[in-house]
Amino acid sequence: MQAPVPLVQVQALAVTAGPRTLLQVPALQINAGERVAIVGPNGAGKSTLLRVLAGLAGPVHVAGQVRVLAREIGPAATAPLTRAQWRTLRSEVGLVMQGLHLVPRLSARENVLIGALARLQGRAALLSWARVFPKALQAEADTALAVLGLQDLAHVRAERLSGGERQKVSLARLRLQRPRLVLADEPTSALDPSATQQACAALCAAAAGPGQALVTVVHDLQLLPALATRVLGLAQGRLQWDLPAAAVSEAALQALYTTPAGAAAGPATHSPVHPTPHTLAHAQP
Ligand SMILES: Nc1ncnc2c1ncn2[C@@H]1O[C@H](COP(=O)(O)OP(=O)(O)OP(=O)(O)O)[C@@H](O)[C@H]1O
Repeated sequence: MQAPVPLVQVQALAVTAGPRTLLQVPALQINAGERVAIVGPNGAGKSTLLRVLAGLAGPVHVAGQVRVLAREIGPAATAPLTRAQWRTLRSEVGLVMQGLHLVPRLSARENVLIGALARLQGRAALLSWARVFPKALQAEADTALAVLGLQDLAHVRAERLSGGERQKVSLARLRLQRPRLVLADEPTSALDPSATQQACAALCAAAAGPGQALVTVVHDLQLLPALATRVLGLAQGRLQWDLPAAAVSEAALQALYTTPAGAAAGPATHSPVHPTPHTLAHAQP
């Protein structure tokens, strides 16, 4: 068996805002080939964890080690990453965040195409500054948009798209970006049921290659079977459990969503059962 390839390694992570501790993660490793869902009640720290992994923690204090794609991006780094190193890292980490990270004045198609910028070299890289992209890439962008039902909106500026349409554009962009690590924060929150299925398929496809991994904050627990091979239960800023998706029980989910304030993190103690979409739906808060 091949040794696991860690894409995310966290040690002694503590995120604070003034006197308040928002997140404490003693240790966490996510390996290539994993699809990890982060679940938990509102305010649990799910987005905070994802933002830390994306290097976008914001106005909070971060302590501990945060290694993403073998680069230390946390305060434990001996030297801050250079702009070029950040650029490389950004090209290898696909983000589908609530802020969406689209360029408002560019069209849906151009926003998808810029996913491929890091792959362009020589003349193609130069021409991309004038928003001229190789024909093969344009065809790939059109396919990515069509897969998510956006073909008729390809030339509409991102700023004129609805929230759900923008969410789909960031999902389509993953296909051209081919990132090693995808970090998605509630990527289907603005989508209708049929688009949600397409979005889950697009997310899984974007992280299905060897050496890739997907980390998704999930609110709709019915999506767990489609999106995750492993589930992290977070409440009160602490990891309450870390289980294979097939071992997540209804009891574990119910306990998570009723974790009292100030509850300490503990090891998984729930008996493994195979949840179905039906049982997961019942466990929704
Ligand atoms: N910059 C900040 N300053 C102070 N508190 C913050 C800051 N950012 C987040 N928080 C707090 O940290 C806690 C965790 O927030 P986070 O957004 O990570 O939760 P979440 O689990 O993603 O919640 P939700 O499911 O509601 O999106 C919340 O109580 C939030 O108010």
